Amino acid sequence: MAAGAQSAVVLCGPGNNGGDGFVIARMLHARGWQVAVFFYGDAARLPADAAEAYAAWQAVGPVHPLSQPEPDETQLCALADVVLPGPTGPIGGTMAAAPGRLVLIDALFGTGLTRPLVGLDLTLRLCQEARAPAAFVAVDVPSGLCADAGRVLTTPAGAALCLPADLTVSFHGRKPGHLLAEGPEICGKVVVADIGLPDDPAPQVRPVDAPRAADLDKAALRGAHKFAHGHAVVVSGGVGQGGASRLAARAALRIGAGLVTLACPPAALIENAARLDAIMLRSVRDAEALTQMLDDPRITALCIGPGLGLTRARPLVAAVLARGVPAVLDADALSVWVDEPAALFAALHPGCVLTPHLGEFARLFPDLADLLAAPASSGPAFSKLDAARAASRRAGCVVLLKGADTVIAAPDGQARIHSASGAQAAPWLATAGAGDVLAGLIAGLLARGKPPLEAASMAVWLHAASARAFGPGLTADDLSDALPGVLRALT
Ligand SMILES: NC(=O)C1=CN([C@@H]2O[C@H](COP(=O)(O)OP(=O)(O)OC[C@H]3O[C@@H](n4cnc5c(N)ncnc54)[C@H](OP(=O)(O)O)[C@@H]3O)[C@@H](O)[C@H]2O)[C@@H](O)CC1
Ligand SMILES: Nc1ncnc2c1ncn2[C@@H]1O[C@H](COP(=O)(O)OP(=O)(O)O)[C@@H](O)[C@H]1O
Repeated sequence: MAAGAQSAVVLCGPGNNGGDGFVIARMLHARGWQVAVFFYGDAARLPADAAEAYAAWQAVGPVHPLSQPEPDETQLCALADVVLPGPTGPIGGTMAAAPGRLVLIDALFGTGLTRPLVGLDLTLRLCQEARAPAAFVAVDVPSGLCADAGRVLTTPAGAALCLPADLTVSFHGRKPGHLLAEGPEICGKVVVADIGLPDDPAPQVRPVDAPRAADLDKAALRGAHKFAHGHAVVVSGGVGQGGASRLAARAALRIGAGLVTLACPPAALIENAARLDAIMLRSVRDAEALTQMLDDPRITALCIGPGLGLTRARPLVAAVLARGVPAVLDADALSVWVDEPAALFAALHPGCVLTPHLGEFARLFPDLADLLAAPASSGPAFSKLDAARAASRRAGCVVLLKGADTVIAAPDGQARIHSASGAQAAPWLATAGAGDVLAGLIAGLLARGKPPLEAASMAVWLHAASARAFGPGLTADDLSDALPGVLRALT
């Protein structure tokens, strides 16, 4: 971007984000760029560092005011002179003479955004109509977007102003708002700049990283018996409902569980036997039979929910939870508790992973879903991260809240965010059964002994990577077949 650009308009705000803008203006000027600086704020009230940067810029060039709460017509004309095609005024004249493409730098508001943008409609509209091919660079976070939630703050009338960026340069690390909700789309490409702050060795919230090959390689237990890699049991539904649980079972086996057994009602045995080879089958008539089956100490993880059906779900879920081994609860195993989520929470244990999509989440945590659905009117806004963390505390186990942005939260506050956006986008996952495969992957990793937060995080990454590896035309059946290639490519 910098290679072809030699003129910049820097919009500076009233806080430290604006301070960064003044510094950027000075640095670009020192490199010979033509720079015009516009300031929305009151210089007398700038924080100390920003005031210093403001003064340093003043020694270099003018500051064109954009008064609060609303810039006036003269100020907007000055901005229009610079950013719109065919500039004529005094500022525009200088900028027009500058070669190269215009870069518009948004240093209005960053992490300190406390309320929706008002009075800046015309300013932002002028910028958006800026002379092509202007490039938009946001400092830390595009103005109007909440850095914690990835949501644009809205006024009570529903107005939501924001300046989307082509490039967002953040400091030290990615903020949740770069990864969640509308954040990825509004931020464009996100680059993290090191500003010399010490790394937190164990941050509570971080993006999901690619798993390490060594953590998944079966060679770590070279020569070991299949039982050393764990035995996962997937509890299935009745006749004609087994597809979802078969998807989960195949995924559990592919991710390396040593054995996988599908437990289904007697009537569904033939259907499942016709479709499964490497996966074992067990006829389980009811909860009592399931309890007996689960008595086997070699069973190391359970998965219940995909294709389960609601009619027999409660006693079967209760039997699974009573066994006390790590368990994934998905789909019907969650929805069946809509009238009585507290009964589920009382039975859950720390080895569980709940994998709701937003609809299932709303059945178990209606108050949190309402908060998430309410307009984001002040910063920091309630986020998917807040929702998953609160849910996890309430449930006493890991909660994985699905979507293109997925949050995995543990009761101790640890959380991981996976954003399937940009180069990590996996839109083909929006296909029936993809969630069942995810549940199976988690169960397989739990069976192999991974702790719940780690199993869920690894599974989410591998799930999206498998979707990308297969690409267009993906159906849920393809995910497990794409997984070996993904595993081979891990480093
Ligand atoms: N370690 C660090 O912290 C580092 C921080 N760094 C940088 O600092 C940035 C954070 O700075 P910050 O805290 O000063 O907040 P910032 O986003 O500039 O705005 C606050 C001002 O805006 C105002 N205001 C808010 N909303 C408004 C609205 N809708 N309309 C109008 N006004 C509104 C708000 O007013 P108030 O709510 O107080 O009335 C206050 O005056 C961060 O994003 C990064 O760029 C880096 O340099 C690296 C190290
Ligand atoms: N647009 C998308 N981009 C990335 N991942 C997605 C997208 N849409 C859905 N997913 C993922 O696909 C899975 C869908 O799961 P779910 O909603 O339970 O579907 P199903 O019940 O059909 O299996 C989840 O893991 C979700 O995070």
